[in-house]
Amino acid sequence: MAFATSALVRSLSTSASRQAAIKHVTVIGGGLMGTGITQVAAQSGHNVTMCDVSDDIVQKGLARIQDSLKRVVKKKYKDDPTAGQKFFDSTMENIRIDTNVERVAASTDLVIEAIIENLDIKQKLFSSLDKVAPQHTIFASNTSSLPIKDIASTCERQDRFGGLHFFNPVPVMKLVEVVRFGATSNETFQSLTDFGQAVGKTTVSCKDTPGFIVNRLLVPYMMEAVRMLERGDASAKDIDVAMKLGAGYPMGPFELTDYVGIDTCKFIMDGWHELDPDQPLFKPSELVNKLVAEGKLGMKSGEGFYSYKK
Ligand SMILES: C[C@H](O)CC(=O)SCCNC(=O)CCNC(=O)[C@H](O)C(C)(C)COP(=O)(O)OP(=O)(O)OC[C@H]1O[C@@H](n2cnc3c(N)ncnc32)[C@H](O)[C@@H]1OP(=O)(O)O
Ligand SMILES: NC(=O)c1ccc[n+]([C@@H]2O[C@H](COP(=O)([O-])OP(=O)(O)OC[C@H]3O[C@@H](n4cnc5c(N)ncnc54)[C@H](O)[C@@H]3O)[C@@H](O)[C@H]2O)c1
Repeated sequence: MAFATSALVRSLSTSASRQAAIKHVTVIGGGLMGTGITQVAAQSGHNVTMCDVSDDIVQKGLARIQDSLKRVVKKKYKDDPTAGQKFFDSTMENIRIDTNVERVAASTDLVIEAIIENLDIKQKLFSSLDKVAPQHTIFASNTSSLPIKDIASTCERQDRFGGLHFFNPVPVMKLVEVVRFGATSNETFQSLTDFGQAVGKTTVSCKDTPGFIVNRLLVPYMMEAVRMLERGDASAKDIDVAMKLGAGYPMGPFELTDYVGIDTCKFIMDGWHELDPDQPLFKPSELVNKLVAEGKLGMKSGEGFYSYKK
């Protein structure tokens, strides 16, 4: 019994030391996902710096976080507004914004990348950060679909690289997929898992395969709905109503695609089609390509399959 207890104490202490090791988090990308990841990391006591390419974008991202945090406070502290205000203030005090990623990454414990779903841009970003980030710093990508191994390929720190795939909207969705590839060390995998749990999520682990778990099942379903629309089998509205009332989904596939971003869905499908051109499930959609070409990206641009203009 004594041995088991000491082993448990040892594992808890290493987990606590790993968790204590992640004090400062750098989130790169102040968009839909980067803002949500910044919020949940700050809410759980981490110091977070959110970076993007312009001050205007990071300022807008901070405003989005404040709006979202107000929704959390309204729900969580409805009976204690004073505690709610304290929670809001302490969370916002944990957040910094910046546009100089190299400077920020030079003194951080964990980098979480949530930029555009483009392999080349992600690789270039991580390659530059690999040269300035401290040796102990872990790199993680929030990619929906790109192989972590490929994103990490431009970095020396292959053992300190993994995937942390959050779900939209991050403050509400309870899951994080922790993804490891061949070179990810056990220590890194465990640190990423501990971090996912420290920010209040349930973690699952999976191999570095296209779409990990959720997206491999979800995105083909979303795209099959688009193909149903393209064939004229039913309207987008009826398909959405059908899946909400018939399958109990909180959103129909077109609402969800608009919510996730039609551009992100296109990037996912393009990447998978390149990997497996003969797979009909990954066949690009003319309608999706047309909408993205027209700048109709869904909620984030005010119009997609539906219009969101006020
Ligand atoms: C492709 C990628 O790689 C992977 C992905 O992310 S795939 C997408 C995964 N996500 C999903 O499938 C989302 C499915 N949709 C849903 O779960 C729900 O429709 C939803 C949570 C988005 C909205 O919930 P719903 O009940 O329909 O409506 P809504 O009233 O907006 O939200 C309910 C409560 O949730 C909370 N909430 C919703 N969005 C929030 C946000 N962005 N921030 C904080 N709280 C939020 C609020 O407390 C809200 O109550 P409030 O309106 O009084 O503030
Ligand atoms: N949208 C979703 O539902 C969802 C869910 C999970 C994961 N993801 C993944 O998260 C990532 C971001 O998706 P999103 O929906 O937040 O996209 P988004 O378009 O909302 O935000 C992307 C942000 O990245 C910034 N950016 C682009 N290149 C950059 C660079 N070189 N340096 C710094 N910032 C840069 C852009 O300015 C933009 O603000 C993608 O890899 C996507 O696949 C998206």
